[in-house]
Amino acid sequence: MIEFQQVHKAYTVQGRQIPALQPTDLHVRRGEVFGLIGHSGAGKSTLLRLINRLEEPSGGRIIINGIEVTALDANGLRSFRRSVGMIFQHFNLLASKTVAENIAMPMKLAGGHGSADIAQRVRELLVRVGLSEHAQKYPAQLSGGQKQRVGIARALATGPDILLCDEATSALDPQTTAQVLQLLAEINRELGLTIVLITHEMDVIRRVCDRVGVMDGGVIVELGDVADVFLHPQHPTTISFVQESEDDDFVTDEDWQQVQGSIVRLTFLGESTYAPVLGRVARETGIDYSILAGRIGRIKDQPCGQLTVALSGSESQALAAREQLQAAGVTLEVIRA
Ligand SMILES: Nc1ncnc2c1ncn2[C@@H]1O[C@H](COP(=O)(O)OP(=O)(O)OP(=O)(O)O)[C@@H](O)[C@H]1O
Repeated sequence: MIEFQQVHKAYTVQGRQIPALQPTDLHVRRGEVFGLIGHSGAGKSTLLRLINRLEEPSGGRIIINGIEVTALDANGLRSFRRSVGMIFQHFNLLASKTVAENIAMPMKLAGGHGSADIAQRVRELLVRVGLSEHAQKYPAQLSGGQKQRVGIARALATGPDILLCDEATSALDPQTTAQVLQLLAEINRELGLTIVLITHEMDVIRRVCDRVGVMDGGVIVELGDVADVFLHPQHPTTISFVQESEDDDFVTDEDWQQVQGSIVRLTFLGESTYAPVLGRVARETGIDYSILAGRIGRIKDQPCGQLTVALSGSESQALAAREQLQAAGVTLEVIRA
C-alpha cells in the first residue's frame, strides 16, 4: 500500500545539510495501523510528512496504491492528497469557523461538491466522531479531545484511504487519549482505513497499532508486530521505550544475585495468558517458582503477560518444566541458566 524504496531526506539550513532520514525501505500494509516511535529528532515527522509529500525527499521512490507519488506533478499531487487525511498534535482548526465549517473545508477546497452534499457529509462525520450536538460551536468552546475529533472528521471529509496521525494524542490527558485512540481503532476497523501514526509513547503503540517501527537517528532500527517488539525488544532504543512504559522499577541483575536456580522470562500471549499452566507444570514436574517480576495487560486486542521467575528444583525437573511450558504455548527465554 505504502512503499518506500531507499527514501532519504536531508534538510539544508544555511548551506549545511542536516540528515533527517537515512535511506529507508518500508512497506505499510493495506488496512493496518502502523506506528512509528522514537525520541525527539529521530526522524518520525519527516518520514510521516514524506508520505503525502509535505516534505520533498532528497532521493528514493515512494509508491502508494500503485502511484509513484515522488513522480507526480502539482496537479497529480493535489488529487493524490485527497486520498490521504492528516491529523495534528495541535489540531490545526480554523478558530473563526464553526465545527461544521471546519469539517466542510476540505470538500469546499476540493470543489465538485454541492452544498447539500457537503451538509449531508458533515452530518454523517459529526455522528461518526460523536459531535452532532456541537456543530455550531467554535473551536475555542471545545475541549482538547473534542477538537481532535473535529480534526479527525475533517481528515475523513474527502473519503481518504490513508490517515496520517502526527502525535495526535500528545496534547491530551490519558483518559482523552484513550478515547481518541479508540475512535481511531474504530475508523480503522469499520472504514478499513490504513493508519500511520507517530508517537513517543509506547502505550499509544500498544493500544492501537498492529505493527511498529522504532526510529533512532533517522533509521528504523527495529520493526515488527507490536506483540513481538513489545514483548521481545532487541534494540537498546526499543528496550528503553518498553522499560519507560513499565509502571514498576525494573528488577536489576543485582536483585537476581540473591536468588537461587535458573531464571527464565515467560511470555503468555492470547489464550495462554488465562490458562492455569504454571500450577499444572509445578505439580507435574515438582518444580517451584519464585516470581521476580511480572506484568499483565493487553496489546491491541490480545491479552498478554510476562513473568520473570526463578526455577528451583533439580536440573531434570527444570528441563521438564521448560519443555512443558513451551508445549503449552508459553515463550521461554533463559536469562540465567
Ligand atoms: N524543517 C526543518 N529544517 C531543518 N531541520 C529539520 C527540519 N525538520 C526537522 N529537522 C531536523 O531533522 C531531524 C529529524 O526531525 P523530525 O522532526 O523528523 O524528528 P521527530 O522524530 O519527528 O522529532 P519530534 O518528535 O521532536 O518531532 C532533526 O535533527 C531535526 O532537527
